[in-house]
Amino acid sequence: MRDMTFPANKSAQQTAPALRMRDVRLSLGGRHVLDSLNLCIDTHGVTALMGPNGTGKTQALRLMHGLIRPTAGTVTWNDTPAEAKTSTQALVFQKPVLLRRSVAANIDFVLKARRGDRSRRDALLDHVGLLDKARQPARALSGGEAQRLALARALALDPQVLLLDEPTASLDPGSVLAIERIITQAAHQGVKVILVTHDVGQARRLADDVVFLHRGRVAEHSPAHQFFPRPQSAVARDFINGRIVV
Ligand SMILES: Nc1ncnc2c1ncn2[C@@H]1O[C@H](COP(=O)(O)OP(=O)(O)OP(=O)(O)O)[C@@H](O)[C@H]1O
Repeated sequence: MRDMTFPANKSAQQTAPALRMRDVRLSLGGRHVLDSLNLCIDTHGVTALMGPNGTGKTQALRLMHGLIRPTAGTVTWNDTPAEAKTSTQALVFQKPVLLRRSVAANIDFVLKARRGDRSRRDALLDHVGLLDKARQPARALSGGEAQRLALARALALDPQVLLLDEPTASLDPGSVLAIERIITQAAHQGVKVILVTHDVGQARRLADDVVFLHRGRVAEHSPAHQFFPRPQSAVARDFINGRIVV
């Protein structure tokens, strides 16, 4: 796996936009999944979005990416509604859907759609350690390899913002570290990363700040260096200490 700079990544070289969620409510199936959610996320670094199962992290990511609209309230990136910003962002799902084509063709598809430089494909695959599998069917990749391909595909979009939903769930420690390295490098290149993770160790390793969601609201938003040693909310404290939070 080779380090890589993103010379074609012009948008990420600009300052990434800041996220504002104001008085957001999201109702699904007659239930308020998110309610009175207010959040400001800075333009730099890695933000970890944490919280117990079912607390609304995935739905919050979908709102941030403009895939869905809030029932009430606003979600904006530098005052532009999230649904108008999707071309400068990439979202990688927990179980990425890959095209029924080769590994290389999955990247080509994105580069072509973006009128990008196809020669970047090999550099991207090398960056995620998949160059030797370029001709293999993408759907035959292991879980960790599929996640790395999904990340390469997302980076091929030259995103200013990378939204990641549990990118290392159920991967072995080596695969986790490989993916964390890709995430760290993207952040160092100026890509804003918002990462949903249940892995406290991972959040400690990667995050600059932590948003802790509980029952559809922000229970706490703190710099990582404060959050882990001195969480302000009882729910975050219990979560970090491995106690069950519902
Ligand atoms: N289409 C839907 N209709 C009704 N409820 C839904 C729908 N989609 C999600 N929900 C509910 O919204 C809540 C939040 O779901 P979400 O997937 O955002 O949680 P999460 O914090 O990401 O959970 P996990 O950590 O388990 O992945 C859950 O209670 C879920 O059951």
